[in-house]
Amino acid sequence: MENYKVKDINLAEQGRKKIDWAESRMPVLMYLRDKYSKTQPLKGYKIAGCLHVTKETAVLVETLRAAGAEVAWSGCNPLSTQDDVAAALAANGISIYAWHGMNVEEFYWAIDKTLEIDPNLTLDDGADLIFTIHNKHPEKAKNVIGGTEETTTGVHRLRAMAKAGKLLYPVFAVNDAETKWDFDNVYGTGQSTIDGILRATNVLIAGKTVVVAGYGHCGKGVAMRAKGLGANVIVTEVKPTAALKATLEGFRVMPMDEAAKLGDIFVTATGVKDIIVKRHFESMKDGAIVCNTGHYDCEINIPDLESLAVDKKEIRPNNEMYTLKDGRRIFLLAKGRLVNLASAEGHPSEVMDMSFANQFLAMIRLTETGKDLENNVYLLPEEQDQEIARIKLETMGFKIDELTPEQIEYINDYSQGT
Ligand SMILES: Nc1nccc2c1ncn2C[C@@H](O)[C@@H](O)C(=O)O
Repeated sequence: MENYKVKDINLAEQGRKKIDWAESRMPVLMYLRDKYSKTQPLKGYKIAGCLHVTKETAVLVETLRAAGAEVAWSGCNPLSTQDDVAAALAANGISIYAWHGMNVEEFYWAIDKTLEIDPNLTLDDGADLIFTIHNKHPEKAKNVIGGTEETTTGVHRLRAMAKAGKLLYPVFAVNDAETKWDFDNVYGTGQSTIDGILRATNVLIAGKTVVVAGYGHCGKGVAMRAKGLGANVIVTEVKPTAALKATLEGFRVMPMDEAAKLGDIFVTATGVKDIIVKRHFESMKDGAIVCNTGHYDCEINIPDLESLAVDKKEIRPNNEMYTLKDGRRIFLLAKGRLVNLASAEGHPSEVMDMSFANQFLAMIRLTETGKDLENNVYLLPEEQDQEIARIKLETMGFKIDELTPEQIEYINDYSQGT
């Protein structure tokens, strides 16, 4: 009986090429793999992971294994698994249960399969694995030293659990590491969301009115890249400081009720449900394109869209044309799920390199200090960010200045004047 379930194991060779390509663009993780394959700090540890199965994730998985860990993996979104990458991991002996287009039952079956290794460590993107342990297999939590969480939405869920005293083991908020959120969320989401839109539509962005819902790190990146391609960007927000920042960047800011009438392309990046609902669809222009780049598919209210449509058909891969009663057409991308991973390949390897360096080092940190931590959500130390950024700069051939002893003394002796 194989210890994996993938779409087609014969895709392994094609997937391996993708992983080889990603390795060439992830120098930090490859440096860490070389360093820790010698010392094997994860030997004897069992990691269950639930994170989008992409070529970049494959580099992380094989780095964890190179450091000695036993690894079992599932995808964290039914539409984000790259089947050839999953096949390559399976062919390389990884216990992986993931394929593109899983239904909800299969999605949770896969998570349960990864838990059969009785993990000591968990690695999550969206907290579905941690939630499954807490809600369905609480007895397995006693073996778990700790876990990590990759994304904003997941960290929010876990902080709420910790606050309610429900967290059964400590978790590092990898998302909150500067070398994750200020690179992956901004530059990664900015580029990969546009990539997803282009692969599903091939429309001209220049001159289009692009409505970005949410001006957090992700929305900021999407707005920046849409502007760079010549779009007229409108931002919608609920947080005054975020909206103010958007106006200072030159973006128009208005409520979605007004933006719905103007937009050609809509991108939700809020982490909140019901951002685009029935009344918005009713006022949209014919041909409006709607997509989401948030972790869950709750931001666009698809039942509302379905209720208004008299016809629906897939007009391109990841692109469904909904025809409304008055003949207007609305195009929904990737069924409202995260368009960057479902319709493209997710963030580029270069930014995932640092996100996953944080994941990798967090796993090692948990083996060293996890048993001393309370059942809470923790930030990774600042020095880890600086070390990851230092290695990244070095691999990019950049050198930077260093403070002299006198400058350090000046900084530390705040009493000194000018
Ligand atoms: N190429 C990629 N591989 C794996 C995961 C990827 C990804 N691009 C985005 N995410 C999503 C998340 O890792 C993270 O960016 C988030 O969800 O916050």
